[in-house]
Amino acid sequence: MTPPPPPPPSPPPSLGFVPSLDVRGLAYAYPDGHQALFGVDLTVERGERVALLGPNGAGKTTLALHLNGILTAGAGTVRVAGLPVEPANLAEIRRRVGIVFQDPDDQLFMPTVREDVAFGPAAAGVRGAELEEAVRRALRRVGMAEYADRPPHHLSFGQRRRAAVATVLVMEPEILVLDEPSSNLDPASRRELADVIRSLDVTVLMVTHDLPYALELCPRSVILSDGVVAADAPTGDLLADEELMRRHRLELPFGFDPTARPTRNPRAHRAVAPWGERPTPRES
Ligand SMILES: Nc1ncnc2c1ncn2[C@@H]1O[C@H](COP(=O)(O)OP(=O)(O)OP(=O)(O)O)[C@@H](O)[C@H]1O
Repeated sequence: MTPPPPPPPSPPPSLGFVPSLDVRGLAYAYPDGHQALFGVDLTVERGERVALLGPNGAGKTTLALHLNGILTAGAGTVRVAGLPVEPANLAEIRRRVGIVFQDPDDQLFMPTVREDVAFGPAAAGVRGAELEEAVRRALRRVGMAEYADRPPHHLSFGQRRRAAVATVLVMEPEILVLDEPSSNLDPASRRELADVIRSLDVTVLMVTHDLPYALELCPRSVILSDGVVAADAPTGDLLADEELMRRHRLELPFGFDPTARPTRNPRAHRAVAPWGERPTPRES
């Protein structure tokens, strides 16, 4: 009798098709008992740019803080590139997931921009010419090379935001989580940061109330509302769904038409900023 054929080999555990982020049934209550998340499911594939939308208090920041283990899931699982977010994996997870906080001053605390950007890799043991080159590269990526020797507190808010992005990019993360990246930026700085984000070859999860920015940068959006995922669809479809938007307290800027195709001509694009002044008023 011939023996049965051996089973096919299992696929390698991590290569290729593992999503960047995989959140299953995530629930979380703060220590005071306030339940902020009630079973969130979210998968983000490698290289996707996804906007996380929702009204104040929906749980967006709470979800973001689970992605590199700043908060620990009360129930459910969070996986980053296949790795469960748990104490044994935190060093690796934090190398892979870079979070840019809303307030750049939370990330800039050294005497110069250069030292702030060097801080993470130096703590990871990078030294000498390799460290210098990594810092230079990160600052170049955000257009801040000439500010390397300035004290962060002498920079404008927009420059500090870009420096904060550099402190994260220098670690070469696979996943960039941006919390309100466009807040407090003037139109030119907002545009420049969009260009930086678009140029990066990473997975992006962008928490934002800036719906035109979400449409411009993220093909897909997820609405979080009262601690659950209320919608997950192409950004243009979500923003055009007036009933859905109303239900979740999401409002477009006056005169902004999410169905109007943005032009790809960068000079023409600049000419229509700021968004609220586009000459395409919608019937409401
Ligand atoms: N440290 C905390 N202790 C207790 N409750 C908290 C804490 N931080 C946030 N919360 C509560 O958890 C819920 C979700 O807050 P979270 O900051 O995640 O919302 P958000 O969607 O990011 O809101 P926003 O758009 O205003 O930034 C809110 O009801 C908030 O009051």
